[in-house]
Amino acid sequence: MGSKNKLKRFKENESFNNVIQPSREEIENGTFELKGKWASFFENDNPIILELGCGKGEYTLGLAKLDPEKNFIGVDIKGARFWRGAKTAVQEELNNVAFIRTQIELIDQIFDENEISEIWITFPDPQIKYKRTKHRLTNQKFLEKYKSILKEDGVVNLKTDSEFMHGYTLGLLHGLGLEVVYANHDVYKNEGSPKEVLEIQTFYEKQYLGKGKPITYTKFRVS
Ligand SMILES: C[S@@+](CC[C@H](N)C(=O)[O-])C[C@H]1O[C@@H](n2cnc3c(N)ncnc32)[C@H](O)[C@@H]1O
Repeated sequence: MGSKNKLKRFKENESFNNVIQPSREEIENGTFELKGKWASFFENDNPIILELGCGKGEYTLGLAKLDPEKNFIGVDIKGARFWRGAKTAVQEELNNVAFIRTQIELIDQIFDENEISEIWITFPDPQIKYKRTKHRLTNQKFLEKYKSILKEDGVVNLKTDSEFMHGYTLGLLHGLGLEVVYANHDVYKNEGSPKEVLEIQTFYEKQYLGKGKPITYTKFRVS
């Protein structure tokens, strides 16, 4: 995408009331106003579900349509990508959708303890090289961050084409004694995945399916 197009999207994001772009300063000084107060943003007490690394926001939108009684927030550092989801949510008047531009590493500064009911991680970069382990979204440090914002009975959903990421996550959960609620290493071949797994496909998922790659899904707890 050209830089002119990106700038146009950044500008439009600023005009959307479903897009929140906290400054690094606000986060570092602990002055980000919505932490602990997301219910006031949505004007209801409905459960809040996050999609981490949401890209264009297909899961955020798809889940929000399936479940209007819950609120959904897509998190990504790339505003020009989630612009797509934010614009569609505005056009379709989906009031249970928001997008936040931030690094996933900072989510414990953005959401309070027990504020989140569920997390979706959709087609994350598996960060296979050893040196990249710290960026892998299911490493132990990230799992601890998720635990710090999730409700006691909260779950994490991981959907990925990466057999490496699927196996790594299952191995880590086993080692940490954390519960795997459900796991499927080829969701379109082996029956049993819920409809939100089978019916919503992201931009990256469509590319991987086009190459004939199996899609995996894991649902687990972090406490
Ligand atoms: C491979 S893409 C997948 C996008 C989308 N979920 C999909 O399936 O089409 C990974 C996304 O995660 C975002 N991302 C990766 N690491 C991140 C981080 N630490 N903080 C915020 N966003 C991150 C990237 O900007 C990118 O949009």
